[in-house]
Amino acid sequence: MDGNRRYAKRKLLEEGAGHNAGAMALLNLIIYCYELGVKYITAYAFSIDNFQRKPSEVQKIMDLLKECMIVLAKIVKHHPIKVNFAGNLELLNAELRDEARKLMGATAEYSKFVVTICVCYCCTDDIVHSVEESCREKRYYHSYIGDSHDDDKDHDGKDDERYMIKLVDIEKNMYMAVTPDPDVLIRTGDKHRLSNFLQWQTCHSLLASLSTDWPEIGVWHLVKVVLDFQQNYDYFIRKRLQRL
Ligand SMILES: CC(C)=CCC/C(C)=C/CC/C(C)=C/COP(=O)(O)OP(=O)(O)O
Repeated sequence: MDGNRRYAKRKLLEEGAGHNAGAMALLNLIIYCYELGVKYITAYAFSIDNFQRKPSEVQKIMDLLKECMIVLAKIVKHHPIKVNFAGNLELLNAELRDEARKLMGATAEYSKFVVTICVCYCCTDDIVHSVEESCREKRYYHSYIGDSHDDDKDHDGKDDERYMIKLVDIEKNMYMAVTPDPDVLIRTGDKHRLSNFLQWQTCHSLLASLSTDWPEIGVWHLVKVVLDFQQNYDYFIRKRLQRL
């Protein structure tokens, strides 16, 4: 969601007004996606690197996150929307973390439309977290079966499968396991890089870079990207099926 500050500067507004407009744009886009029948939407709201921004700006984005949670909590009372917050939630303050968990708990049973908001997220951090979790699981498994694990070879001298970390382990333990890999990744603000967002999950996704600043994204930008995706539908579906 790039271009909030540039939008504010262009409109001669203070910086925070750009983030306000960005939050409104996100809520509107969620509604467009719901109406259009998109099943999953994932937004990069706050990266771990964003903690390096000035404290007043970080506070502003955290305040907006809280407001978005309040709005979403009202919306989910009338619409079956599952809301996930993906990332290292331990880095959030306790109040926001509790609110995030409450909203996730309250919507956990829904599946028709899934909104995932990435906060305190970086893909490299997710990979490290997932590998650590996978190692923990394997260690737990080996102590659970009472195996001394003195050597992790089986009787034939091959590596014991039970202790090996596989692709499925890593993918299962990622924060992003809450939602499927995206068909399309949209970046606004005329930037053409991923900036540590979903690089594991986007190897077969359509990457769309829009020159529009995030607060000005509208339903027609979304429709155009969906049409581009549909032109290459066979490729994406073939790749998706190969991964199943
Ligand atoms: C759910 C939630 C917290 C929504 C809040 C609003 C929102 C869209 C926040 C994203 C924050 C962010 C780092 C935007 C990038 O634009 P930028 O600030 O890097 O702008 P620039 O590219 O013009 O510098």
